[in-house]
Amino acid sequence: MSALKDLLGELVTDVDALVSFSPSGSYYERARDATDGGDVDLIVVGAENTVGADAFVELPLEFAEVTERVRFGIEGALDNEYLSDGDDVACATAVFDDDVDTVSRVRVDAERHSGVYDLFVNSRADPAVIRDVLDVVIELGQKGQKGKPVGALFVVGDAGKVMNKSRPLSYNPFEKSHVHVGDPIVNVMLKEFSRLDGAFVISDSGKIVSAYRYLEGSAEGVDIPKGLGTRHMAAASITRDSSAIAVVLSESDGLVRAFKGGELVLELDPEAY
Ligand SMILES: Nc1ncnc2c1ncn2[C@@H]1O[C@H](COP(=O)(O)OP(=O)(O)OP(=O)(O)O)[C@@H](O)[C@H]1O
Ligand SMILES: [Mn+2]
Repeated sequence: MSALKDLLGELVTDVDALVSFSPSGSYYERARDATDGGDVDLIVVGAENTVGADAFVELPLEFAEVTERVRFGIEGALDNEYLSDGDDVACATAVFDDDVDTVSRVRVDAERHSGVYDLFVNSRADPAVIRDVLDVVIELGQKGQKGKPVGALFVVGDAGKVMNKSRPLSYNPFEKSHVHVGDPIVNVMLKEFSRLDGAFVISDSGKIVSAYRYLEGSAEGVDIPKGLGTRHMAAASITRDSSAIAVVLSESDGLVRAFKGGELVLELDPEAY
């Protein structure tokens, strides 16, 4: 038994921090006792700081994939200066159930920064709006339009500039309406209109500004993974030409992708949610 403890214990030897994901109250207390007075920092990542941790990173969405969840937590901890480049951290997560069952050892590398934390926290749009858009898009990816796969493109934030760099493909059904993403009725409308060509434009505060927009951002120098088509290129381009972010559901591979500053920063499989 002690040989096994040694073997697996190597995972947490000499770490600089323990990053605890959505801990229960009792787990947090044990983690605090275990790190108290030592040189291991304790950082909590979760939807809410229910345990009252000093070092806390808010998780805007329960990333189904542990790698994404861990990446978000680490990039958030870096941004808040709870961690620094080169730190070794142990991340304790619950993957199969509600209790911690998985520990990953990760070296913090500030260079290999995916931008997923920035996407939510350092965008013009409200993080809650970005989360609401991702929720609608994930749901659309799971169910499709009347069972058929559908593609969609949402541009979020900096709407004035986005409107200037795009043009209408048809009459805007949201003209003069004051509706917001996140409202269940509006989400039904968005899913209904996703059959239409072009992009949705959403303001910083979540107001639906327009559907049916043809984006005209410049693709020059925009580098996105090979195989992605014009919808993804248009999404990436507009985020380089403005402070908006873009969320795309691909009709062909069913994945949800987010772009910021002309780059792909997040890729999710809706079926995992
Ligand atoms: N500049 C643009 N602005 C807004 N929408 C666009 C633009 N270019 C293409 N689209 C939309 O993307 C749709 C799909 O185009 P295309 O197949 O080339 O993209 P894609 O990136 O391969 O997306 P998918 O993975 O969904 O097939 C078009 O029917 C159109 O509605
Ligand atoms: Mn395509």
